[in-house]
Amino acid sequence: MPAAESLLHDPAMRPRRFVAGGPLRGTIKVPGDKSISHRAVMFGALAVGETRVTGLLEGEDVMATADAMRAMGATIRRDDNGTWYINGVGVGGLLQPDRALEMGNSGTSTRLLMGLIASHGITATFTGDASLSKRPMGRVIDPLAQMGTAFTATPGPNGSQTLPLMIRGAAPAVPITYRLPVASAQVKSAILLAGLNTPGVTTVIEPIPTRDHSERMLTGFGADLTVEEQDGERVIRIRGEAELKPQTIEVPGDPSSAAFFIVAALIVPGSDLVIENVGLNPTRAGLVEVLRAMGGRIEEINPRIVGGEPVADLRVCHSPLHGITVDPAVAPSMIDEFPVLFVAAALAEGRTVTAGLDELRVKESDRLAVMATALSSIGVAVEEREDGLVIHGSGGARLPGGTGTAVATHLDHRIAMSMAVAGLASDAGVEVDDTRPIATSFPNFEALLDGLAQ
Ligand SMILES: O=C(O)C1=C[C@@H](OP(=O)(O)O)[C@@H](O)[C@H](O)C1
Ligand SMILES: C=C(OP(=O)(O)O)C(=O)O
Repeated sequence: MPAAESLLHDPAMRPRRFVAGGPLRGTIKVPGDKSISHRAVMFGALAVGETRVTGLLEGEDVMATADAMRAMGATIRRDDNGTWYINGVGVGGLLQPDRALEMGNSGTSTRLLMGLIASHGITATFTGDASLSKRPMGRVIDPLAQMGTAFTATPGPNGSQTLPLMIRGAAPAVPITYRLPVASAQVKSAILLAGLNTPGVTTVIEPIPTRDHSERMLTGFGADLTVEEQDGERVIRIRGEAELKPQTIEVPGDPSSAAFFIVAALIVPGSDLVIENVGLNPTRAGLVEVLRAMGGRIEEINPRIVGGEPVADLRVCHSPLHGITVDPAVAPSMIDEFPVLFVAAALAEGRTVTAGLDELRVKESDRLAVMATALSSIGVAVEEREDGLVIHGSGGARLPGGTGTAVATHLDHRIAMSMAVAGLASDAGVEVDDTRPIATSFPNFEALLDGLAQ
């Protein structure tokens, strides 16, 4: 069993102070993409035959997906070289799990698996940690209920529906045409996955494009899926009762994990860092564009295709940054990178203005409120607005840092890593209250950082 799996239920907080050290120099590689890893496990578990995956992210979130797929009949194992072998049950072949599906901290596992189960004649119960149990599930329940699936969810604040929840799949489910009311790859993917085992054609209309890993990978597995541009919207159609063919998948490095080292190298003087094998799918690469617009020197070396996704090595050098107004239209292509962008903005010259970020309030934590509090506590001037933050940067001068209480991370890995990066450019350092959630997406983050500091 990989080390990451054993950390799931450790009750003790693990605080750590991150302090300024030397420049970040050398070459590193970040772990596999979390979104692609979840999908590789799920689709492999639905194919007939053996799928092989290299570069899989062995973080807690992906392990939660793997455990759930095992509970529904798939055989999933890892060899000593880190290759994963997934023997699937076939679309329509998911078994009734005999235990609750424990989703830990992972929104992606929960929402995509709700979609998968929605069109299978089985029932399942989803549970999660304190963070996941607050997150809204109505956005997935609404379309899946239209397909005939039944839900019993726990009522949350303001009429929201939350975990724990029970789902009873429909067999057969009814195909729908659904226009996404919120820009969410998780909602899009949940409906497409339900469509896999639904007779006829299920259609998702996406007014604002979001990450397209499901579309790319389902096509690779042989699903009958089309994407069309119509009046500026993406129309995605999937024909159900598909048969998926097993694949060999190489998972590229996660741009959302690379983001922490990109920003760290930009803000720590003297840094010159190469990050190898970073996924640069245009639906994910917004941060690189925004940081370049702020003056960041980020060079793409050896662009290539890995596992059907564009990838390059990134060379990042310390750069004087200046504040900008970030176009809300780029938000979906960097939705998980805003916490660390706020840290870059804190070191920039002048004001950085962000808007259109309401979705950040329903992630692992309310990332607008939590980052506003965290940055203020280390001496950054921040204004919190309803849908964004305005940050007044230090113009490259080190941040004061935190001398009082530790930054509260609220079980949010991205807050923990963002504030760790802020510590590298601070006088007094930054104390993070709990580093354990980092293992959900980037188990070797601290080891990589410590390795660079030597
Ligand atoms: O589909 C995915 O793999 C993801 C979609 C995004 O969530 P939303 O769909 O809620 O925007 C993102 O924040 C999450 O980390 C991963
Ligand atoms: C929002 C995230 O993940 P999830 O929704 O899968 O919990 C994230 O990784 O930043």
